[in-house]
Amino acid sequence: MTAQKLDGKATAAEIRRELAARVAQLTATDGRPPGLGTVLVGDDPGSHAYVAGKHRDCAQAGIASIRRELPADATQRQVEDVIDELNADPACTGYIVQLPLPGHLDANAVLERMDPAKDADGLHPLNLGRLVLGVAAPLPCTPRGIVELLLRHDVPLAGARVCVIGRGITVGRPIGLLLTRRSENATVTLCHTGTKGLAWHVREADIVVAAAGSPGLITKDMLRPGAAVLDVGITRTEHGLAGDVHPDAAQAAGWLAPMPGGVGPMTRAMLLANVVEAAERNANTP
Ligand SMILES: Nc1nc2c(c(=O)[nH]1)N[C@@H](CN(C=O)c1ccc(C(=O)N[C@@H](CCC(=O)O)C(=O)O)cc1)CN2
Repeated sequence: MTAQKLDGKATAAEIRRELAARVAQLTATDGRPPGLGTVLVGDDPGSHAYVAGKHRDCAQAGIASIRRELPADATQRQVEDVIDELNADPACTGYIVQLPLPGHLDANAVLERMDPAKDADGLHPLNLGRLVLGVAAPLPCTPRGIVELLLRHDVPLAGARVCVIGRGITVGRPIGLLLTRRSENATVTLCHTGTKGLAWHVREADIVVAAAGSPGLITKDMLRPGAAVLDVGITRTEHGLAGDVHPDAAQAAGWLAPMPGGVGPMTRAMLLANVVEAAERNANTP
C-alpha cells in the first residue's frame, strides 16, 4: 500500500485564495484590511521562520502585518507592554504570541493578558474554555488545520478511533476537544511520554496524529493498515528537519500528511482564517 498524500501545501493555497476574496470584501467595506500582529521573543531560528511564513501568507491574502520583536532577555513587563499595545491598536484585528517563549517568561500570564477577541491562535484561557463548552470561539490553528485537512480529503471522521501522541497546548490537548465534538464525532485517545504500550494504542487507531517531537517515532509496523497518519512533529537535526513519522510508514498508511508539506501549511492557513473571521465579527458588531 502506498499512502495517498494529504497535501497541506496545496490545500492551504486553496484556503488562502478563498480567504483573499473575503479580505477584499472586508477591505472595501471597512476602508482598511484586517491586520495580523505577531509577537516574537528571542532568536530561535524555527520561531523566526514560522513568523516570517505567517507574514508572507498575510501578504498573499491581502492582510496587513504588524510585527513586534523582543530580545531573548526581554522582561515579563516588556512583553506585557507589547500585549497591551496590540490590545489597544485598532489596526490589529488579531495577533499571536509565538511559542515557546524563553523559559524565564510566564507564557500563561502573557496569554491571559491578551484581549480574547484578538486571540488569533485560540490559546487564550477563555477561548480554550469556550472550546470545552462547545461555544463559538477562535480555534487553535494546528488542530483546526488537521480537521480541515481530513475533511477536505474525505477521510471518515465519524466513529473513527484517533490516537494523538503528544499533550502540548498547541496540538495534543485541544485536538481531542475538536475531534470529539458532535460534528466530528471521533473517539480520541491522548498518548504521551507516560503512556504504557504506545504501539498498541497506535495500532488500534484509524487516524494517528503524531505530535511528540520525537523523530521517527511512528513506524510502519505500529500502524493499522490503511490508517490516516498526520506528522506534526518537527525536530531540527544536523541533517535537516525530521518528523515524528518514519519514512517507512507510507507503506502501511492509507493517507499521509507528511512533514514538510502537510499540517504545517494548514496551521498557517487557519491562522489567516481566524483573523478573517475576527474581522467579519467586528464588521457585524455595531
Ligand atoms: N503561537 C503559536 N506558537 C506555535 C504554534 C502555534 O500554532 N501558535 N505552532 C508551532 C509552530 N508553528 C506555528 O506557529 C508552525 C510550525 C510549522 C509550520 C510549517 O509550515 N512547517 C513546515 C516545515 C517547517 C519548515 O519548513 O521550516 C511544514 O510542515 O511544511 C508552520 C507553523 C509552535 N509554536
